[in-house]
Amino acid sequence: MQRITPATACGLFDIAATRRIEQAAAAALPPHTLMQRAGLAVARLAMALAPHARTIWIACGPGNNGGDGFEAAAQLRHRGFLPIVTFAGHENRLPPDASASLQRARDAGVIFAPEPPASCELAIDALLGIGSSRPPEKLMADWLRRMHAMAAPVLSVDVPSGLNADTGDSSATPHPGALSPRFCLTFLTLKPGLFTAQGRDAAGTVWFDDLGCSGTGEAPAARLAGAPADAPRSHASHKGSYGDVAVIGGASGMAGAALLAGSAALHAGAGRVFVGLLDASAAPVDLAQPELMMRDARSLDLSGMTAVCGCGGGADIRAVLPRVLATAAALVLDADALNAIAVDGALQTQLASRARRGRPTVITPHPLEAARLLNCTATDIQANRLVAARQLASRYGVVAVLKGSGTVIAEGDSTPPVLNLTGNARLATAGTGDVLAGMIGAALAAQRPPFEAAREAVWRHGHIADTWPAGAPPLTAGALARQAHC
Ligand SMILES: NC(=O)C1=CN([C@@H]2O[C@H](COP(=O)(O)OP(=O)(O)OC[C@H]3O[C@@H](n4cnc5c(N)ncnc54)[C@H](OP(=O)(O)O)[C@@H]3O)[C@@H](O)[C@H]2O)[C@@H](O)CC1
Ligand SMILES: Nc1ncnc2c1ncn2[C@@H]1O[C@H](COP(=O)(O)OP(=O)(O)O)[C@@H](O)[C@H]1O
Ligand SMILES: [K+]
Repeated sequence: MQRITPATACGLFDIAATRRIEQAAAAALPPHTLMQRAGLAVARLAMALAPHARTIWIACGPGNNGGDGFEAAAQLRHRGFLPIVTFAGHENRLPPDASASLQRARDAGVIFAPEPPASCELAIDALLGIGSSRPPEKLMADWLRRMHAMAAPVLSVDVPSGLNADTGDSSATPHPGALSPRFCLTFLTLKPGLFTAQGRDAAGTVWFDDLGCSGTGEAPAARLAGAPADAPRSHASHKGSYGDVAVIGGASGMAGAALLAGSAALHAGAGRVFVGLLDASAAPVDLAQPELMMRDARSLDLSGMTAVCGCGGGADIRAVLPRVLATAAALVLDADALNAIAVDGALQTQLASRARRGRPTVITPHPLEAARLLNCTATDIQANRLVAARQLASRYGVVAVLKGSGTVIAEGDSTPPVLNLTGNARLATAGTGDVLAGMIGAALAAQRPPFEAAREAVWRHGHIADTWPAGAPPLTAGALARQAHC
């Protein structure tokens, strides 16, 4: 059993692949082995989470996920615990493995109750796993509501009930804000839905058990990003070794966004950072950061530079985009640059042609910006973030960074997208996206390949928020930018 952390780098498999892996594993083992292993793993984690529990409530559903719950109940009872099982299903319609585990729970003397206990020290959600086919309703929905209203920790078996294991969408099954700690023990494969959209809130801390079935010929649907390696600087390097970043943005009243991106690029290690402001009346120097070289956006020669374009750009960014798209050696497109491209076919053609000319481009939309680029709604984007990121990447010939909880980084169709596990809601404050754009710009300027530049910067950006001291003042975008070297 392994706890998944932001440093974990491994493959994620969708439901279809998981089913194939399960079938192959089951065929190679004596009947019922996998469920016995799954139930034992749940019991072990339950005992570790609540070693002194007097009452453990196990809510079991109508399929094999419920079977895992029965099996866990039997194992807990054998170890002196008093699990109380509630069953939302029909005994005569249970699949064979689950039916066998129901019998084992009965034989072990497990208590079956018609109603959940009024309180417990641990609740185990074994209602629905990868076979969830529609939103839970009636009894199941009521039990889930009660479970999530309790102060006790919740341990989800395989997948939080009602969460789509492929996409992380659980819009029809609210998993209300984390009142109590959440855990999820998932089997055979790690599923992408546990780590993006509503998945991170619903699952909480994820544990993985391969049930002794390691190794698979299946192709992953995505991968966890894992921590980037340190990149020590050689003694013989100089500022030219780390490249030039030019931030283009900061229309009237929005210079701050461009300055934040510039500050982030600077602190992330760019050799030189220019800030080309669209607001011609802006101050000629940023006294708080005199390292930033202020220029007029229209005068910068971008042919040897990495441009970070769009931060605070407003409608004015449209006028400079044709030249930026045509000349920037490498490019990060954010915010208003993306909004301008979304409604302009000529700019879209220019963007797509950059890939043909071997000029790397990274785009960093949040879900609404992504929706504009794909001509759909933000709800559509959130319903399948992996697919959306892939579509953005292939349609525009770019590396796409789809921001939000469980940021997705995608490029083309040949590489599985990467899901990033650093970051938290401390980043939900204005300007943090500008900082990310600047950090990616610095990595591109240092000649990192674009997919790696994006993956590493996204990881570090989130890591700063994760390691922000609990008692410290709230994280601001300015403070985030100053930590961009971490
Ligand atoms: N077999 C093995 O060896 C192993 C299996 N393992 C475990 O099995 C799990 C997969 O089991 P599973 O395929 O039986 O699916 P599961 O998630 O239990 O749900 C299917 C049942 O729920 C029903 N149903 C669906 N939605 C519903 C709703 N909203 N409200 C009400 N009912 C709903 C659905 O009914 P139907 O849609 O057919 O009408 C069907 O009856 C997997 O996640 C893992 O925990 C592991 O132990 C590894 C070894
Ligand atoms: N709840 C959250 N969990 C993880 N990351 C978040 C969360 N909220 C925001 N972020 C991150 O913060 C950044 C916000 O970017 P963006 O929405 O463009 O903001 P802004 O335009 O204000 O700079 C993104 O990198 C996003 O992934
Ligand atoms: K479950």
